[in-house]
Amino acid sequence: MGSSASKPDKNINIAGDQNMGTSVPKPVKNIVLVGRSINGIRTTGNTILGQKKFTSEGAFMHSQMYSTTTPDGQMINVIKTPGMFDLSVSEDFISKEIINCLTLVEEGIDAVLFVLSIRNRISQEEEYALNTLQRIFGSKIFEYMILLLTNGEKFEAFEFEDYFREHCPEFLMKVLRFCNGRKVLFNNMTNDEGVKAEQVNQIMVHVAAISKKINPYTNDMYRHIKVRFFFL
Ligand SMILES: Nc1nc2c(ncn2[C@@H]2O[C@H](COP(=O)(O)OP(=O)(O)OP(=O)(O)O)[C@@H](O)[C@H]2O)c(=O)[nH]1
Repeated sequence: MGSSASKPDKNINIAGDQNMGTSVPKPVKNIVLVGRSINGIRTTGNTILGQKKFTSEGAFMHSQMYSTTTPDGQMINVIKTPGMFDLSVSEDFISKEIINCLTLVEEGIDAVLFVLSIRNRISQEEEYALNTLQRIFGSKIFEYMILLLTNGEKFEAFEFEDYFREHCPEFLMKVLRFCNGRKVLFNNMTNDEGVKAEQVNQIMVHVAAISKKINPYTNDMYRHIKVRFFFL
């Protein structure tokens, strides 16, 4: 993992439950940002963190992880993968990087944010990113995936829904089907703290729903999928 990857000291955050007068441990949520570079992975990571932690230094080579705690006490580890789904990057490199990611968070990945930009044209590379994710992780990965669209300032919330109903490119519809409808519109340029908090909250609502249905995606799962794939 990149030198900037820092493992948090504790994987359980103790959040006070004010009503009960007791402390309730909240398991940390591990979220991975994937996609092609240029779509805003780094900026999205920083918006979630509320700080400019992810920099471009060394970011091309390795995943980086930083942590934050939401106002309601939920600790989140945010892992930014390098722009590893560009056509020029070998699958071998991606596989190694993914194993690195899974090693960073022993308790497993709770959600994968597939980052696309509403402004950039969908290209062959976006298709490649999706196919590569599926090939490497197996289709199981879609059960953890949330579609996150940057450049969200382009739409009001109601226009966003209209966009999906009426003008959405087929590729986005496909991704959305894979994600079981989970999507978040993200404006990384806003200075409104309320909007920022609400955007992160929307992600966390999806993450909570995923965690209710399935256990985190772990290194063991990955190995099983690889072994099965090898013997097919
Ligand atoms: N207007 C607008 N610009 C955005 C938004 N999100 C990201 N950007 C811009 O898009 C550009 C690419 O974003 P990055 O986060 O640097 O992209 P990346 O995918 O991490 O790619 P690399 O930096 O090459 O690793 C930057 O100039 C960002 O400021 C957004 O929501 N709205």
